[in-house]
Amino acid sequence: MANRTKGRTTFEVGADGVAIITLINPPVNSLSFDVLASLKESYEQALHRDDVKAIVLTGAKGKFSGGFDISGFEVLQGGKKEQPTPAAKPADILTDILEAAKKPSVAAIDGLALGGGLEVAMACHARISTPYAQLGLPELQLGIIPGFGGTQRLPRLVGLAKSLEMMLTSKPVKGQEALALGLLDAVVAPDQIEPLGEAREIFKFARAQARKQAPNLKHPLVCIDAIETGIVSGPRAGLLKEAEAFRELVPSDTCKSLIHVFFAQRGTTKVPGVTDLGLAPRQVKKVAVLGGGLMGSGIATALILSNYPVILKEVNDKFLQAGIGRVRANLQSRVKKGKMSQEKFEKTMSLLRGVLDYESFKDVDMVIEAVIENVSLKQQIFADLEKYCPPHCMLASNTSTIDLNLIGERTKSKDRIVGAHFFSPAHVMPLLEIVRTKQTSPQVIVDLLDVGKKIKKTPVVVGNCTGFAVNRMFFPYTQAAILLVERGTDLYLIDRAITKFGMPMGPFRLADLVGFGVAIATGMQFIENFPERTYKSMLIPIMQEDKRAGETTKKGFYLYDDKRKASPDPELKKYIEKARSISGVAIDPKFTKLSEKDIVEMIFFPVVNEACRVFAEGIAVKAADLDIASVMGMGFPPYRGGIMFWADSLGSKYIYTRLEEWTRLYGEFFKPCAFLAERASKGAPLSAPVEQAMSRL
Ligand SMILES: C[C@H](O)CC(=O)SCCNC(=O)CCNC(=O)[C@H](O)C(C)(C)COP(=O)(O)OP(=O)(O)OC[C@H]1O[C@@H](n2cnc3c(N)ncnc32)[C@H](O)[C@@H]1OP(=O)(O)O
Repeated sequence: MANRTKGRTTFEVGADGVAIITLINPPVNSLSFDVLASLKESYEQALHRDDVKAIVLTGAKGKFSGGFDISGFEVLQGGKKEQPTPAAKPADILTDILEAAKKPSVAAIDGLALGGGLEVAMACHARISTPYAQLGLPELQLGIIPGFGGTQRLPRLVGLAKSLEMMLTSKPVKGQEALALGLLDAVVAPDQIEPLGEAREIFKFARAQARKQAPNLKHPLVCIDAIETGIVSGPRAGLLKEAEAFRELVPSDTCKSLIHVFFAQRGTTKVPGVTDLGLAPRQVKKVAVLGGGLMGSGIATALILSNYPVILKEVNDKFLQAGIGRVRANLQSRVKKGKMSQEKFEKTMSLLRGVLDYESFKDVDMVIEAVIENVSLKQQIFADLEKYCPPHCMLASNTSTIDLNLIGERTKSKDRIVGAHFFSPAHVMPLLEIVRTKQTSPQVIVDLLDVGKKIKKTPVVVGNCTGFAVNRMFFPYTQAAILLVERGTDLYLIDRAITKFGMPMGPFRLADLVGFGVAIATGMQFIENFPERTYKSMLIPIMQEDKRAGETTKKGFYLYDDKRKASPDPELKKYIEKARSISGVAIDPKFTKLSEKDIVEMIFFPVVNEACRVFAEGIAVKAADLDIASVMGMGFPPYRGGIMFWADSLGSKYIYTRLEEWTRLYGEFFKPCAFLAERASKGAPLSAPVEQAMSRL
């Protein structure tokens, strides 16, 4: 809310009669209500003054504008629907003052023109931009549609198909491409848009795509409707339709959730007691990665993609060549998809150097260890690292389960030992769990946060425990699904219900993808550490014994063809029956008739319960970090705001009551934790801050 009364424009007139209006609202010159009001005033002044012949609109400090001030949405969301909201006015300012101006105006764009920023530029009579400026309408990512005329002006500038693509994917274009598209040229007359018959086909296709890609979301379809109205009934009707739809979407749950995710994502890099100490990140010039397996090669790929020179160390030449081969394959897949030129490929690969010893570790600034999960091996490695690396070097481990204190036991460098937990495939998955122990120095965390940002990951800082945040939340997810199956729920129905809820895949399809070997190994860690709340089933081990270990063996919970297409397997029944008899449970008719809502709740409430424990223990600093961890690490639908935000939308009391009931009926696996019980008894949200005293960090 701090930005609400912030920002302004400046107005200067040169001797040449050109008025320069500059948008100022750091850091991205977002369009707060104040900026918009000031823009109106400056424009009116320019139109009024005889000495002004033309207007140039630009943004301060090399950025045109990042769009409407997102923190201002809260005002609109709180406002009553019948009242004219301030958002209706800016759209009118753009149409009635900027676009209708009798004096020529040019938007001079540098850096970025996104959302409302680009919409303001499109209301000017012409646009010029630097080649690398980013121009786009990413509003759909926030659960809304462009609301300042974007649905009307963009199709007229770049054509229907491209404008639909830009809006529906939220992807910006760079200056060069924008020029080729006509976005940076004079406005194309409406009659140059596709003929109506052709347009209808394009709309039909766009609607089908939107329904397929985001079946739970309404606003992409609403966006297409607004564009269509403008094409069919003219720009005025289109603008009215857009304004009406925009007003309706702003207070929606989807918009609230996505705005929460926007700020939560930026909030992960604000860690009390760490990032508020005024520490500047030290420069990391060279990184070493230990282990060229799946994780190590993925991490090395992510690093060289962001221009970090990397030394990849393996134990013998065969493994080293295999590791380098994996990195090469990761990059080659980009070349094949047309996302990387051959020249860039060669240049990127040249940043990687394979080694078999620690000789070249004397000038590395950071090491990431990614060898197999073996405690004594890791202890030896960290003892060696202490010997060979310079004293300032960060020593990170990619372990997903082992206690970092144990890993560093044989060193005197505990203050620079940190966890850098990537998710597979490491060069693709957006999350990075930064794991700190009580000894990890704030400087090391600040450094790793900076590297994380540079390699385009969203870092979440968590405390040291088995499974950290993401794997702890995943643990009850799979277990609950197995519990349901043993009691009679159809396995494929579970995957369907969970996918419909918005997860990229259901728990069984995911187990197949990850592989049963990994599932069993992590499962063992949890049984050891949290026996009281583990649902012990033999289903996965029995299947693995029978050489069904997931997608790599072409058989798991599904059967896979050569194109990786999954199909149900009737044979599964026999494994389920066997597991059921080992667990000593019988089919419960209630479980064969569970509604999709019940399935979702029985699987996700245990996840919420575990998230509450992670939060209460201080493993996560804020509930919003768990929202981001669930969205980026588990694939939880962002339009539901993340696990804790979603839980709060249902209410702590409701979740507690259901978990209590299931505990009575089906056992300790569902038992609500003390934190959840306390919040429920007070009717308090789960995401409210935990008392400092309770935090372990
Ligand atoms: C009516 C209209 O159609 C509706 C709209 O315009 S909706 C808004 C559309 N615009 C957007 O969605 C753009 C959102 N912003 C972004 O994608 C990115 O911030 C960016 C590409 C502009 C810059 O990225 P980057 O340089 O990595 O910086 P980033 O950390 O994301 O942002 C810097 C700061 O600006 C803030 N910020 C960015 N865009 C903002 C916006 N539109 N409103 C308010 N704050 C914004 C961020 O919250 C962050 O604040 P913090 O430093 O306090 O955490």
